[in-house]
Amino acid sequence: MPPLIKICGLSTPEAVDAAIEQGAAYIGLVHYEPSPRHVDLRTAAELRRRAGAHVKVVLLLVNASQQLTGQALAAVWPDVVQFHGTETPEWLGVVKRLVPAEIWKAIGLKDAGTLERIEKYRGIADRILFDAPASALPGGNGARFDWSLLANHRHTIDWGIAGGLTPDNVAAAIAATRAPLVDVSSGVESAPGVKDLDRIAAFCAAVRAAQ
Ligand SMILES: O=C(O)c1ccccc1N[C@@H]1O[C@H](COP(=O)(O)O)[C@@H](O)[C@H]1O
Repeated sequence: MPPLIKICGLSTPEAVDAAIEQGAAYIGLVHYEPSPRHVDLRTAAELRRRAGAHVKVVLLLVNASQQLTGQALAAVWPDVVQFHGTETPEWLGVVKRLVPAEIWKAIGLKDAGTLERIEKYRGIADRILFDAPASALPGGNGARFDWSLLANHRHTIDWGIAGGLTPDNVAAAIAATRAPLVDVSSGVESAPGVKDLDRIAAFCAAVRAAQ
């Protein structure tokens, strides 16, 4: 079975529709002001309504305060909350007890030591999303991590990969990692924050064709 697809950083109804038409299982809405993909909560709620039950909606937050997290969750009612900063397992546990959403934790994968450190999220995070280590932004930089780090790893938490994936390299990433989920943002854009509908289609086709 091909991996599940998440298209992240959507900000228009057209991009939401394209992701659904192309078979994405998840779409991501970034609520993080420094990002070129930031959507305000009104827009996020509108896009969430447009998505309906056709696709699962992931709300991406980065080290958001308790107050902002509460406001964002109440506005968007996401299926998944993706924490993409340095949030602790304790904080994720608090959110998990309060909202009926899956909890994902993005982790910048630097070396084998990172794989040991993620164990603290076991039993709390429903999925670990391996990404490149943070640079200009905590994510969405179009940077890859060393896929070979996952080649022989025995995963104890559901997982997926992100970071620098494109229509051209996603098949190789799947072959190297056997990832059950692939997540793309900047790799399907024509400019930062501007989704390219043809590249969304090409990415989804490449995932479906991957061995
Ligand atoms: O997309 C962003 O701007 C962003 C900002 C802050 C944290 C995470 C962000 N994006 C997520 O990062 C990964 C990898 O993105 P890319 O494909 O390398 O551009 C993905 O989960 C994005 O949703």
